[in-house]
Amino acid sequence: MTSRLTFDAVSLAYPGRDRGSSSTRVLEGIDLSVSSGDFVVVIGRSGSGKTSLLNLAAGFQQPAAGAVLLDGQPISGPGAERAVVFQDDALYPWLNARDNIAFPLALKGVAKDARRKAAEELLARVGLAGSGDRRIWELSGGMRQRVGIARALAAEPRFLLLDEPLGALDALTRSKLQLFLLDIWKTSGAGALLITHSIDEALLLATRIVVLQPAPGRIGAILDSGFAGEILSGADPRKVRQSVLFRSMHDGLTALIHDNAHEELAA
Ligand SMILES: Nc1ncnc2c1ncn2[C@@H]1O[C@H](COP(=O)(O)OP(=O)(O)OP(=O)(O)O)[C@@H](O)[C@H]1O
Repeated sequence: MTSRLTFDAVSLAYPGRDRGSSSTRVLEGIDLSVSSGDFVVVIGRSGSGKTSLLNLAAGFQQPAAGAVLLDGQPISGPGAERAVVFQDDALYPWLNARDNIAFPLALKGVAKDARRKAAEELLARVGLAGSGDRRIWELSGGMRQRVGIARALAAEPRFLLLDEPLGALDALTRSKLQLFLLDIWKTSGAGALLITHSIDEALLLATRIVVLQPAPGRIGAILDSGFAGEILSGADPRKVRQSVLFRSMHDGLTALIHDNAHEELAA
């Protein structure tokens, strides 16, 4: 079933810190939709409201104006059909890898044997077959993120909400997990909404790139990107990065994100 996550004229404000102080408008006039099979990447400078946007989709926050909808219904809180993965893997240290993955199934009341079987399948799917008994502290950062993504997949979500999931990893692990994320997204059929600071990552993974401009966060540009499709069809990411189109889109995005920063500094 095709599903759609929609931001309809969404604004978000945080209350002022002191009593009586005015609120800070963080997002304004956001119109955006993410459907099953889309990989939407949101990029923008620090403080432009990327995490706030994802938090709205997750149902952690409510808009001050406009609506965030799932298949036409307002989102009133978190839900199993929208799985969230953070930069910090947020795994449960008292459980091993398998039980971390099975945790959402336990919440759903799935029986123990079925949970174990599903978790083993997910471990294999994320390249960690045989590692189910390992404790979280016995896993590398990249392995922990794989466990986090497997846990997110356990509830068969319709949307993957990914807040810089690869941000804390070394460059080589990050490149590997980018390909892994693409593969997971494609085979799951879910829609993905990913936040990143990396223009390179945005170009490699996205079907659509959304550039947020800050203060208040608003959409500065939306670009279609076809490199993820090329990579999924077997193209070598290193070659893709060297293509004229990739480089010119990289330059264009750099200018879009950073040029305004220079103007603000000069003002
Ligand atoms: N709970 C909060 N209360 C008040 N202000 C907040 C809160 N969370 C975020 N903000 C402010 O909202 C703005 C947007 O923050 P947000 O974290 O969404 O941006 P971001 O683009 O994800 O930033 P970064 O790239 O640094 O993670 C910032 O000015 C931030 O200080």
